[in-house]
Amino acid sequence: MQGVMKITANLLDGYDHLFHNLPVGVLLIDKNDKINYLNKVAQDMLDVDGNILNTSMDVLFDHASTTEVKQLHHHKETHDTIKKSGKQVITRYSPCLSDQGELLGIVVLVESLTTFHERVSYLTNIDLVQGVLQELLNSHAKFRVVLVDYSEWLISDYWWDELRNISPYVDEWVHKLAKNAMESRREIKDSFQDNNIMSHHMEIISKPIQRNGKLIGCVQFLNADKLNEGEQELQFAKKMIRKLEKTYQIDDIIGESPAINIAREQAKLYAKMETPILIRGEKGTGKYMLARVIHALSDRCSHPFLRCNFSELAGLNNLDMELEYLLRSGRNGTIYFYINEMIAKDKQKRLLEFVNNSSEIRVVFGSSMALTSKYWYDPFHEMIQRYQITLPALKERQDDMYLLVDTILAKYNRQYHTNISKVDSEVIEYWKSCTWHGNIGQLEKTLENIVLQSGMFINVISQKQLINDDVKENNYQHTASSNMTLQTAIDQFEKDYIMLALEQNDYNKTKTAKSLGVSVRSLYYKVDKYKIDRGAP
Ligand SMILES: Nc1ncnc2c1ncn2[C@@H]1O[C@H](COP(=O)(O)OP(=O)(O)OP(=O)(O)O)[C@@H](O)[C@H]1O
Repeated sequence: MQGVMKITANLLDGYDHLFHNLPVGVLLIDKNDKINYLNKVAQDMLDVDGNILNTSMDVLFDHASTTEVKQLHHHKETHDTIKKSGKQVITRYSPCLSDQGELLGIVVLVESLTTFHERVSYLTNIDLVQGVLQELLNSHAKFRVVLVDYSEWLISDYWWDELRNISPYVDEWVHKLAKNAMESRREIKDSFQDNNIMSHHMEIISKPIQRNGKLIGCVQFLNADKLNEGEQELQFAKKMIRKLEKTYQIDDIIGESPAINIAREQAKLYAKMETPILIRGEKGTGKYMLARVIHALSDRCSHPFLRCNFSELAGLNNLDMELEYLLRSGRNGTIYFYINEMIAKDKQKRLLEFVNNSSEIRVVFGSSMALTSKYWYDPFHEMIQRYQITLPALKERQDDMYLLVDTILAKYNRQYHTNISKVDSEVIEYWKSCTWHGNIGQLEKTLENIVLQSGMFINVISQKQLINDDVKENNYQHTASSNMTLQTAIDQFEKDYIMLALEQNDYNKTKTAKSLGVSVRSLYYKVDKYKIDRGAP
């Protein structure tokens, strides 16, 4: 008491007017909680006069924090309610200690909540934030904000009602989504379909909130629809179709050679990007399969995967309508455009526009053509060339032959209920020396034929089973088989010769026909006859 009196006397001596003009209320409290001094601002704020001196703090506030500050000797900032007016104030209690650490009294600074708020809103954008939050609350958006400790901070009307209407089990799922979004610090979009009732569908978007790199919480938006019966059936059918659709996974890509390992790594990387990419490689090297893997690895995997051959599009008069249709049916998914022949430049222009403006669909191109720039519309050519994956031809990955043969054989054993244990190494070594124009696709076809023809009767595939196989026919240059008729040999030669000419002329049919000295019509006939470059089935 005496100590405080001393401070008061020293402090106030000559400076009384300064204390009275401070923008905050100042009170000095002695060890017995008696008010020893209060400045003018404090008097006005607390609606008291000088007579209050030497009375207890209890007169001013309910539960003032003086006892705690006295015991612990630490500062405390809190808000108190003025007994007389019921108004809230911001209070800061500071212990006043002697040099020996003995408590002399407490200094209390008081500020009205309104002044405090005014100051905060002047220094920050708090008003704007509050306005936006209020707008959000008034809007139809259904959302909630949870803080890092998972406590709910802001929530729109009917959020939980809406969820529980759909299923009683969703609470856990929604909390888990918030947790995942905060832990990964990434936006998570997930949907929930009540399969039993099939009448509701909902989607939750969970976005982590960070400020200056610090995680504050997470906002979750709810999108819920009550579906009508037609939509229900459609949703159900779409789901079933997607399940039935063959999906490839990254492990389905067989091979350990460096080129295939690189292609696999590129696929993983490009799957996370949205830019168009081009997969190159000879026929049957797995371009379509890789495109499916990229789709399966991407965030679009639960949406459709479409395939479209350019040759079909190029012939269309109404390209716009066709593209519109593709966009509608492939929304949010991936489309695989297979470039199997040149297309007119105006159509390339239109396709470029389509790719650039259709963020809802991801485009993957595939081609076994040379794609020499001079025949293409520059910006289109640039776009498709920017991100590329090149798949090696089978002859460039001979070391994978054993692995591929084993895997393909196992697949056909399963499919045709046969029990062939292996392919003789002599056969595999022979196959390694062959030129496989159709690459893995052709290897599959060869093995399938053998399994279908001899599968029930053999345990090991040996030279004997090769008598009529495709590869022998395709590789007449390696083994001129006496079993091949002259006509077959001539046809084979003609087919290979045309394929070579097409490749050398960038698949331009007019130029190829000219170089071969035949009419374009007759070239089309041959191309059709030998099923050259028809694109994928
Ligand atoms: N790395 C691989 N591992 C296992 N199977 C493969 C691999 N690559 C391709 N295949 C198989 O080979 C066959 C041909 O593959 P795909 O159709 O993807 O080739 P493509 O390059 O798109 O052919 P095209 O150019 O004729 O359209 C498919 O049955 C596919 O499953």
